Amino acid sequence: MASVFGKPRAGGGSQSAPLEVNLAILGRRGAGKSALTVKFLTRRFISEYDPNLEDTYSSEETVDHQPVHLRVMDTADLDTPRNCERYLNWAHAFLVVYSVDSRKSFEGSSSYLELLALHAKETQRSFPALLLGNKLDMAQYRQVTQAEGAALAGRFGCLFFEVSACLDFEHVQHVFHEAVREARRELEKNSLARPLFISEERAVHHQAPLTARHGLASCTFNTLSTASLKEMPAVAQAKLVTVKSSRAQSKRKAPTLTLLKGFKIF
Ligand SMILES: Nc1nc2c(ncn2[C@@H]2O[C@H](COP(=O)(O)OP(=O)(O)OP(=O)(O)O)[C@@H](O)[C@H]2O)c(=O)[nH]1
Repeated sequence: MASVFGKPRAGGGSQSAPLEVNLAILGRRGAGKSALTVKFLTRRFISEYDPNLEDTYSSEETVDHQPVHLRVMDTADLDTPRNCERYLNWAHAFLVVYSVDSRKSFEGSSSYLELLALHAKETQRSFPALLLGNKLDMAQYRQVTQAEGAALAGRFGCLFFEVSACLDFEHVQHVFHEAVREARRELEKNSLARPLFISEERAVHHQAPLTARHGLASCTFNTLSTASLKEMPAVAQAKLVTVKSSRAQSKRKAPTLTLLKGFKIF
């Protein structure tokens, strides 16, 4: 995986291997997923992103004095959850983002939380999710109150924050680190919750256990995926490569390093 953004690895010591955490950012188009991801990784707010691109970034973080190898998948669903298995089977924790100035995006975040709850029920595991009301700087155009956000989060038992990708970095960083803490707690609680890795690129067909039965008709699993997910057999044998979503595969012609419009990534 290309180490795209973020901080370099901390000093070349003989420390123990960092904790590995996969974090998926979910939400309707325009909620600010890319802006928050870029803010976290670069401390910068960049206003224009290609909405069709999706990729996974890695960053070396230190959370509560512990080194963490964090991977962030900035997803690019259309208006509803699609081909969800690419992140459901990959992430240890989820950030579900809506925009405080958009009721539609708030309703979209509710669908994502329902999807996660259903996934947890089906796999009999719990997946930490944080609900984020983004664009707090646009509070004068609010369509969603803070109380509504808190109530939705409460309904699904997740943490809730209001943030802005164009205000202070520390607040955004705090939220991402909270997601790492949640994931770490869950991983520690369940030592069987081993990370997934991509073994090879190969077409696989999935049945659709999460579809209409639960009213999630738009979340179709009966699609062509480019990645075959397997449980990690042992750390030493695992080969990790960049996750490529089916949507990214079909839409993306540009190489990974030109992911963000007008933004050079080294
Ligand atoms: N004012 C303000 N604008 C924001 C903020 N976050 C994102 N935006 C703007 O909202 C628009 C959508 O942001 P994106 O980060 O592309 O949203 P996204 O959720 O990644 O959307 P897709 O890529 O379409 O899935 C862009 O014009 C951003 O500049 C924010 O916190 N405040």
